[in-house]
Amino acid sequence: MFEAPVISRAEAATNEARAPQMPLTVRGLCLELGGTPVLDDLDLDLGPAGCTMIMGPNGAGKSLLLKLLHGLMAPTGGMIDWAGRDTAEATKRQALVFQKPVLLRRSVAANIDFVLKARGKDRGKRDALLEHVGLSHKARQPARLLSGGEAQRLALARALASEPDVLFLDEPTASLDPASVLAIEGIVSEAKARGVRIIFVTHDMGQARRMADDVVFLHGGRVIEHSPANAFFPEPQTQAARDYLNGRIVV
Ligand SMILES: Nc1ncnc2c1ncn2[C@@H]1O[C@H](COP(=O)(O)OP(=O)(O)OP(=O)(O)O)[C@@H](O)[C@H]1O
Repeated sequence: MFEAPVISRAEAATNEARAPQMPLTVRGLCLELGGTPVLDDLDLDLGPAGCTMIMGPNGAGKSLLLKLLHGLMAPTGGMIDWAGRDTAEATKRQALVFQKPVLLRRSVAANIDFVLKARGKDRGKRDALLEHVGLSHKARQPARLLSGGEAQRLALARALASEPDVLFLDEPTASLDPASVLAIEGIVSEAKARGVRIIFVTHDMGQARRMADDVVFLHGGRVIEHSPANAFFPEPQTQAARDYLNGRIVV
């Protein structure tokens, strides 16, 4: 099984000290699709560092919220502020990994080269990135022949190639086996230790408990609860969050 390389605490601390800070302020965010409100007057404040888990039942609006925060869709109302930058400016410093990896029909190495070139990054970083995600031995293979777990590791390497300040993850391990899940979590944790801000959507309770510093609980297109992870899991403050955590259907 591939395990992400561990970096020393000293290295993590140094990197963290260098990391750009991207706190997020959202006010009155609204999104209507086909005349139906799917995000409704949503307020959110996220600190500059750590891993925020966005949780909530199917259809709560989690994926749409990520797309708005990353600038893939425009809200119908409200304001998104990334440390004084609007979404159009902030998106250049962000990357998003979807549940289904989005890869080019080229070799594994060419997938990384494409991002490094497009983002004006050092092309010499490709080999280190592939090694980091355990894909050096597959560099010349067509990306389409990778397994699900390998493809997702390549998608993460592509995201990290752009040296994002903020990494969005939308259920990146939903269809992976337990070893692949842990491999992805290791890569994400290492990025966090280097100061990358992680905003992560998952339904996997174990993953949320392992990874989250804080939890945003969405329901019906609104933030119902936002708490530190060590408070949210043992003592959710709302009935909706309690029902969700207990596996009861939330209507
Ligand atoms: N393009 C669209 N047009 C109309 N409605 C949409 C569109 N995309 C999403 N929706 C609706 O918006 C709501 C929120 O969708 P979203 O994908 O954000 O949910 P989610 O919380 O990520 O759910 P899941 O956990 O099932 O992935 C859902 O009711 C969905 O049907």
